[in-house]
Amino acid sequence: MSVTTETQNYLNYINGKWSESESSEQLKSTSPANPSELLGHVQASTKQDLEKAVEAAKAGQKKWKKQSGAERGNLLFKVADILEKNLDEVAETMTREMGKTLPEAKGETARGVAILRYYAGEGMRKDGDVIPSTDRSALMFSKRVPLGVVGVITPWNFPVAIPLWKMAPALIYGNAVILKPATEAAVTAAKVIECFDQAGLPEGVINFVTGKGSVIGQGLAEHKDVTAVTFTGSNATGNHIGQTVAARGGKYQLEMGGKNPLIVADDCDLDLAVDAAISGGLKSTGQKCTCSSRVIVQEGVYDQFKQKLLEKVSEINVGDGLEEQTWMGPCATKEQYETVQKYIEIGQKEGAELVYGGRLVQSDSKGYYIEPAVFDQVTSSMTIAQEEIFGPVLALMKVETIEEAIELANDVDFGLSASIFSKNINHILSFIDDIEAGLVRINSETAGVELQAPFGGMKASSSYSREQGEAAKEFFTTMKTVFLKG
Ligand SMILES: NC(=O)C1=CN([C@@H]2O[C@H](COP(=O)(O)OP(=O)(O)OC[C@H]3O[C@@H](n4cnc5c(N)ncnc54)[C@H](OP(=O)(O)O)[C@@H]3O)[C@@H](O)[C@H]2O)C=CC1
Ligand SMILES: CCCCCC(=O)O
Repeated sequence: MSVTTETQNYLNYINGKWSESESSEQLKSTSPANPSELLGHVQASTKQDLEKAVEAAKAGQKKWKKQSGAERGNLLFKVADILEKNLDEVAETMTREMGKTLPEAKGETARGVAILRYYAGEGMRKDGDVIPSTDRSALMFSKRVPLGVVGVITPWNFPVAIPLWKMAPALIYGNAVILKPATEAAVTAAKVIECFDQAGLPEGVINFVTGKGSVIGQGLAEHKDVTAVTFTGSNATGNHIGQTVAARGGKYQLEMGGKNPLIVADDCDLDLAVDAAISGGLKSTGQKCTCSSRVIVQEGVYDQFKQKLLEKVSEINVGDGLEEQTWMGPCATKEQYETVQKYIEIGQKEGAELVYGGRLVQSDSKGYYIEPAVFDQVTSSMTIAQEEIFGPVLALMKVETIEEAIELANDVDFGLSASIFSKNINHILSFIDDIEAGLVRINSETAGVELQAPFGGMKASSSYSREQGEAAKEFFTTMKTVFLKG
């Protein structure tokens, strides 16, 4: 594997072979830090290319499901070793392609290695239960079985971790996979697929088809032989995919946006809360579905918290993610860059006070750089308090009581992650019970998903299924109940 910035033509991976699209057309992937830098071209695939991938996956899955979990797991261990060996190169590709700082990209790639090893081990764990029948001469047991072909549609913000936390469980439980990555992170995804190719998975078990979401993503959602589709991305796209898959009786899982609250109680360690607001809200340029975007502070410590926050935010260095001194990279795409600017304008128009940043950071490379923005005097009815911005924008909101804080925290359509900073056990227990979020974090930032624990949201953030950890089994398998008499 060699990461170069020369113009490379990255191919699809179908039935164990790298191949060009029938369209002979490509989509280009460029660097958000330097939009004139071409990372490479990926295939602008057609429905015909996708059809080939589905046929290959169906044939491959028939053999793959007959292998033992241990045999499948041994291959995933090999993929993990190869990815680990190529970690620096994959991480550098990620930083160049979507802007995440190199330390974050290395951390994410290492997380991908750990995900592969976690699910490789799943191949040796039980896949059912013996249940006593009322007929004493019978044996009754449940047995988990694969779904068949699984479509995987992923976004650009975690171009290694998200595809792997979907593909690894799909594969270990005996499914075949077709990955359609976000175009803006497709070169990074190709580097991950290269690791599967080098590990020698059987033909057709893993397939990689790049192309427009409206063509290839849509094609996966529509295809009757794609038993299940797992998606992470925007609500608009996710809900469209869910409706499309449901209409044909398929299985789907959607992980979508968030508007995650961080509650700061007047009894907490303010410095820790400030660090969490900055790390949880602004790392990855605010482009995590688990990022904090609303900071809800009890009035007794509001001014002190704001002052500490502004002092720390003003120290943030915005720049190229490859440079060591950079803390926050560019927005991942031109569209995202423009979206963030739009929301900053809306926030000011609606009466919120921009107390720090939000200005474009000029660079010779014309990168999509923007200062972190902090708004004060934000009320819950404002657009920037309700809609996911997916950028480095923090909205400060003031409350009197913790009860009011929790009510405000729940006053959005989303319900992904939520944090409270407090030492008061009653505040903590009320928060755990009453917050509407799939991830509930105490004295810790809203971001920071651990691979061995269930991950997913409530309300508009999710289709209510859970990913990661043992929870992934629920989506990527179905169940047989066997009744056996001699
Ligand atoms: N919850 C999360 O983790 C994430 C949330 N987001 C949200 O999504 C917004 C836009 O980011 P983006 O990556 O463009 O998210 P999208 O939802 O637009 O894209 C996510 C994936 O879906 C594909 N896709 C797009 N249109 C369709 C379709 N009609 N049918 C099937 N698949 C489709 C995309 O392909 P392609 O890219 O080729 O169009 C991509 O692979 C962000 O501003 C943020 O709000 C984004 C990323 C992650
Ligand atoms: C798609 C969301 C990824 C969340 C990663 C994290 O919070 O660690």
